[in-house]
Amino acid sequence: MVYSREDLIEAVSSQMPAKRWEHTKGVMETAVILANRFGADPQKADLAAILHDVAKYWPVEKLREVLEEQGESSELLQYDKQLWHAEVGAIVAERDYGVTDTEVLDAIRYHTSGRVGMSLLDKVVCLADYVEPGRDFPGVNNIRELANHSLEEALAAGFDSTIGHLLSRRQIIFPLTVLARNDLIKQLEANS
Ligand SMILES: Nc1ncnc2c1ncn2[C@@H]1O[C@H](COP(=O)(O)OP(=O)(O)O)[C@@H](O)[C@H]1O
Repeated sequence: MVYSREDLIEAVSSQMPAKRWEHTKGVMETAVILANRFGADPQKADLAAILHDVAKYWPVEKLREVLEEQGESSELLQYDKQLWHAEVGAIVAERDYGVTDTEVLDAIRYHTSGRVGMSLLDKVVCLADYVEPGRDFPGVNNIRELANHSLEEALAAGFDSTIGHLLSRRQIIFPLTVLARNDLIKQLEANS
């Protein structure tokens, strides 16, 4: 079955509580604004945003099953379960909803952790997840401010905030986020 945008919205929203769907709508709206601002494809940003949290409320065992079905066992399984929905979201977007665009699938896959060499679309979706209007965490307004002029400055500040939060709670950090953050800083230094 080929899903229209409306069908997709129906299928995704029915898998999460109303509050999380409100968050997703905020990410959709913000991702399109950021895509237009920074030169990414707004249709791809919209599609990735619709699907980014599709697996967020799946039972942990179902998430584990999907990750274990992957050829080599996913490194993610050794890290916090909160991270699993992003990778599973990309797998499900392709498998169940027929998304074939690897740029869109990667933007879903890396929307929580980031990665080294983030594409423009990865950055837009990840930043939209940080700053959509429903988000309220210490420092979010500073990130919104930075997002007015620099995608990389804003996203680096977003990752700093996540890493700082995890450090303050003595939680284990999935290292890809640290590498993603360092990579953004390098990009900023190279362009300064
Ligand atoms: N590198 C990381 N290591 C460990 N936990 C992380 C990492 N990055 C994000 N998280 C945690 O994952 C959770 C989900 O992140 P968030 O971006 O809010 O997800 P969502 O995709 O649902 O919007 C948060 O509790 C965050 O602290």
